[in-house]
Amino acid sequence: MDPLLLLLLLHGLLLLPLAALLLYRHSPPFQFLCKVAFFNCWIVALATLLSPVAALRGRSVENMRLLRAALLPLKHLYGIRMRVRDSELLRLPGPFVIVCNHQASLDLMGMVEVIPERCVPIAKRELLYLGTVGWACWLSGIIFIDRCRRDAAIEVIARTASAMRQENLSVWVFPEGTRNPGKSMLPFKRGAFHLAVQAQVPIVPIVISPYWDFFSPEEKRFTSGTCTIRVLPRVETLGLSPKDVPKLTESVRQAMAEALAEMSMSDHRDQDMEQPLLGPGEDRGSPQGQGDTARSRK
Ligand SMILES: CCCCCCCC/C=C\CCCCCCCC(=O)SCCNC(=O)CCNC(=O)[C@H](O)C(C)(C)COP(=O)(O)OP(=O)(O)OC[C@H]1O[C@@H](n2cnc3c(N)ncnc32)[C@H](O)[C@@H]1OP(=O)(O)O
Ligand SMILES: CCCCCCCCCCCCCC(=O)OC[C@@H](O)COP(=O)(O)O
Repeated sequence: MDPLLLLLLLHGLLLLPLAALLLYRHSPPFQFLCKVAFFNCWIVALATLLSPVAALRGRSVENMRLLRAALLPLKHLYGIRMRVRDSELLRLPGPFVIVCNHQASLDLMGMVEVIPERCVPIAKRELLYLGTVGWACWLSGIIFIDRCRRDAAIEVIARTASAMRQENLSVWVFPEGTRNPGKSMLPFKRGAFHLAVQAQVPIVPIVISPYWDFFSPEEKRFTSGTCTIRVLPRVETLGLSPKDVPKLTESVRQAMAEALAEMSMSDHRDQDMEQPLLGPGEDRGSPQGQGDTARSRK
């Protein structure tokens, strides 16, 4: 090959990372893409690294600790400050069902921030087929349901209800049943509430504040920011029967919707925001507000 051409090619190769770096710093959509890709790569990498360790123990809720440890560093990498309100409401003597709003995959960061000991999420069956990620989830005792087959899902819930009492197991459910980036919550599926009534355990609602300040897939924006997680008072189900489930579902949803609306109003941006390790965050000096949350300071 012509040495001159080779030299040019080498220069080109050296310039490529530089160009990517420049693009990352100056193009929010490119930054969004990189950050989302990194999020998924992190999960695949950690699942691949830790699954063999988890496999030594076999399928067990104890592996949820590994899963937590794997996901906890993400908030530092992304410069997302987590504020947890009323976490003491999660300290209950027995098992319970947590219901939480579901905006995006980012919820995993909030989930590992507050998820108590001996608690497993319910997840869609599709996650099982994500290679080592599915394997890691299975090893951690995550409960899978097939959302397209209601009878099978109801059967899994019934088995989970007895396991909850026998094994002192709590369960985390996203009752919207799917990710919802919208400003209000979707109608709730009833599985979580049937589960709590069947097991006769309390329901603890958790609300994660909207991500608009720092994360918007539509606008391809992903900066640093603050996320608030609020634990609401538990709702008892002792003595309730299946016929009470619709009312129970509605009242819990109402309480969560009110908390969400309240949290959407308050300003989540803080002066002492954490600096992301993954490069530039948001322009803190910028006067024009991003997202459409009210900027009233408390
Ligand atoms: C080891 C180291 C590793 C390191 C690496 C880290 C890797 C980590 C990676 C990843 C971590 C994991 C992350 C997990 C997060 C995943 C999140 C998700 O996947 S969210 C999607 C799944 N969640 C749900 O779908 C909610 C639960 N679903 C339900 O509750 C539904 O109710 C369901 C599926 C059971 C049925 O859905 P329907 O669409 O038919 O809707 P309906 O309105 O609820 O029910 C219809 C009728 O059935 C009755 N029904 C529902 N459930 C019942 C039940 N259990 N018993 C009796 N009747 C029931 C209801 O009462 C209703 O009947 P009437 O209208 O009242 O007459
Ligand atoms: C073989 C490699 C594949 C790469 C996979 C990347 C791993 C990412 C795993 C992230 C788990 C996120 C959990 C989550 O948030 O699931 C979404 C469901 O709750 C709702 O699903 P949907 O909105 O109804 O599609």
